[in-house]
Amino acid sequence: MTETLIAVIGGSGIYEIDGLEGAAWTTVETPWGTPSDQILTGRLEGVKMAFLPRHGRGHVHAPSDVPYRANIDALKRLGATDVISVSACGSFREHMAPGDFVIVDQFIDRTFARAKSFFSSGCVAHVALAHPTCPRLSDAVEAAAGAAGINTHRGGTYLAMEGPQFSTLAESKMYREHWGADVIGMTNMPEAKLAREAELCYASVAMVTDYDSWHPDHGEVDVTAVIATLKGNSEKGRALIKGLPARLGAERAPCPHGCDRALEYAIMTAPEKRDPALLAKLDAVAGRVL
Ligand SMILES: CSC[C@H]1O[C@H](OP(=O)(O)O)[C@H](O)[C@@H]1O
Ligand SMILES: Nc1ncnc2[nH]cnc12
Repeated sequence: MTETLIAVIGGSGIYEIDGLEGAAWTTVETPWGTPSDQILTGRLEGVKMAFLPRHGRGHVHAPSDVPYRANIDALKRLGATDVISVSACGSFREHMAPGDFVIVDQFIDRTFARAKSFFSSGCVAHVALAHPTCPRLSDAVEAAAGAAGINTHRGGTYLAMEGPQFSTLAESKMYREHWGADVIGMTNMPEAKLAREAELCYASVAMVTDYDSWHPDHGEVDVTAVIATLKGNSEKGRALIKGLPARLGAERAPCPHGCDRALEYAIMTAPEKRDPALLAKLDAVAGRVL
């Protein structure tokens, strides 16, 4: 058994969480640079927790510039076992309405201006990503959301766009009608890929703030409307987070879906050909197998 540490990455409009016992903002440096902000650590019902605001307090990092690798490395370095991403998103489905939460289970990665892997020449690795989120962690999130009375949809495909501009009408219709995406945002990729490489269980809660631009009865998306909906949702998000420790417990068995062993057979580069400088940077992420 391993001690559980539940890490929450808060998205737009969520820059801190309350109620942690022994709460302290902690500075964590990583070989991949400085994370988005300090990390709030503490305990909820005796279970270790960490909270990282993805855009930093005061929303200083644009989606393309979020230090995704530093964030995931820092959480791993702190001992995180589980990462719950909380994000704002637009909806492509009438029944996924503003105010609803979608527990995402698939992604389409349309981002192109971000570093997407901890691995590269000198230590090449290919992890499986067919199922990019952890069903066990998503079960806990679904149960906590249900207990908090949140209108929740289990499963959905999140299209990650580069941004920072919102989509054109043609893009919005293409993603919805031809690509089968359910929601859209700018941050869950490469975050989910990096969490898998770091052998962390990852679940994503996308809070619907708007209908993007496809819906004939709704105007095009703008940030004021997004923030207004998010403010209404923040209580619900907090209630969901408070329900997680009881459902995940202070100790965890190995992940039945193998998230915590994702690197077991992933590294291709022969031991004698590996780059020592890159291996040093991979100490937290891949130390278990190196
Ligand atoms: C404020 S609207 C656009 C912005 O909000 C979302 O951020 P996050 O995923 O961190 O909640 C979206 O991805 C964009 O970055
Ligand atoms: N419509 C939208 N597109 C991209 N990111 C979003 N975040 C919130 N709403 C969004």
